[in-house]
Amino acid sequence: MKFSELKIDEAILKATEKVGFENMTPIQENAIPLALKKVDLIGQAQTGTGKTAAFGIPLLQFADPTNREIQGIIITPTRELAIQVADELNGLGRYKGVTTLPIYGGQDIQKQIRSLKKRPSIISATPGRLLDHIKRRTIRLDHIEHVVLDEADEMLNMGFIDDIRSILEKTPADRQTLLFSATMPKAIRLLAEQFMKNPEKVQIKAKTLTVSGIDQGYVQLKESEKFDVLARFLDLHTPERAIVFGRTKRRVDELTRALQKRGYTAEGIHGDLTQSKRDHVLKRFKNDQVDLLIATDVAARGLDISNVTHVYNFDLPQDPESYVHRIGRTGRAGKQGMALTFITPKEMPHLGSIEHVTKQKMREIKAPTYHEALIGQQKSAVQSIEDLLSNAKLDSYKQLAEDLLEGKDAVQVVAAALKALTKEPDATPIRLTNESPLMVKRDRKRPPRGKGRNYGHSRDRYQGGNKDRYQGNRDRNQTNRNRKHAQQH
Ligand SMILES: Nc1ncnc2c1ncn2[C@@H]1O[C@H](COP(=O)(O)OP(=O)(O)OP(=O)(O)O)[C@@H](O)[C@H]1O
Ligand SMILES: [Mg+2]
Repeated sequence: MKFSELKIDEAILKATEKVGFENMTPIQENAIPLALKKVDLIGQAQTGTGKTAAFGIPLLQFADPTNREIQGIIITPTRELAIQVADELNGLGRYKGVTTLPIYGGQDIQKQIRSLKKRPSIISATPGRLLDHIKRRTIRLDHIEHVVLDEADEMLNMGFIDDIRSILEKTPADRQTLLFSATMPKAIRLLAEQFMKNPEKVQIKAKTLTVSGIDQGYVQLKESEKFDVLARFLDLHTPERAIVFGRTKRRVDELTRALQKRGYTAEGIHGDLTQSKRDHVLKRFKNDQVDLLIATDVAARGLDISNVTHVYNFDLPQDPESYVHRIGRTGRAGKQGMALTFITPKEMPHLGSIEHVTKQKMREIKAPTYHEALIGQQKSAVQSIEDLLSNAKLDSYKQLAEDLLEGKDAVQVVAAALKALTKEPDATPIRLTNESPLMVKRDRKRPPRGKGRNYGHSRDRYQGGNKDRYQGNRDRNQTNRNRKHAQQH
């Protein structure tokens, strides 16, 4: 079905064309017509399949730019996602004149207050900062008609529930509530229904929870081997753009420094960095100034960065849902991608749990040898020459080439050039602080051989040192916050 078959304003349709959308994705096809009827809705579809536009287009259709009130809010678990969603809605709303303002922690609140005076129709916000504005009365939710919880399971899962409830209490009871995520565990769905009215469920049926375009593998290895193995994979794969997920902020910092020491262009992102640093790092990654983004789960959900070719789980994610979202940063909008997960022997039971939830087997991959890594780099050097041969103006180099070849064997000269271009695997010694293995929860019934979910839904059930996973996603100067969360700051 095409967007043109929807009953939406011409101005929105024109914008979909402008951004290059023609056919709707299945979640859009199923969710948009329903959402346009102003019913409550729970939408679930695989990562990278266009859920943002699935809730964004109805919100834009309902929005009246001449109305001076905020009419729709979208709540997201991270600041980067709030910004991204606002960007996408501003793109789709441009001809209709509907503006969406991102509201998130770590940005100057006065600046946000000034932007709010320009009367946006929609805001996309992180819960903490939104509550701040509500308390300051710089945002009033009395006229809200539509609320979206993007990555709903995540926000309800991780202790945002009280915040979400306080926010929803400030909105009119007859509002429309939309919930979206690629994962929607049943317990969360039941919880969510508490603040929804007979929600319709739009679940895009797929054989697997992860998209088929992602080639999924795992490597069994010791904790102490992880870094060298990662480096070899990076040399072998020469990813155009990759995200490496680590369990903790310390891990991300150490890994980033270690990769830089070995000559990779890597930058880290996590919740302890200032927002301007986070923005800067993400911008450099998107602009191709950095090949490798090293991240905590702050970057696991929702981020849509084109052409991320590889995702490496340097540390096992906390739960199968987190796995689904992390690897979903690649293979988006029908593209191909590769996801590789490192698992230490003690963590092996988690493999079955992940496969059980994703309904997808992962293939075992052996760590590359030095020689294989070297071949990867040599191929990359050959490729860069091939690219130059077909694209570049080489006139100013031709005389040099002739001089160089004078009296020499051409193959010998090209071999030397290739050697100079090849980044031979570097063995600079690196020591990382060990992370303890992700523990298997023992007090729940588990099917034999780990073929079942070992994970609970709440963070405090896990062990393995990920307490800081969500710090910094939320806004710090809040009082009376969720108790569980506050203890971890
Ligand atoms: N109908 C469409 N045609 C072509 N591209 C689309 C269409 N809808 C969305 N896209 C593009 O697909 C990409 C993924 O979309 P989006 O970020 O909304 O995915 P998502 O389902 O929200 O994923 P996640 O679960 O990771 O949040 C974006 O780059 C978006 O612009
Ligand atoms: Mg999304």
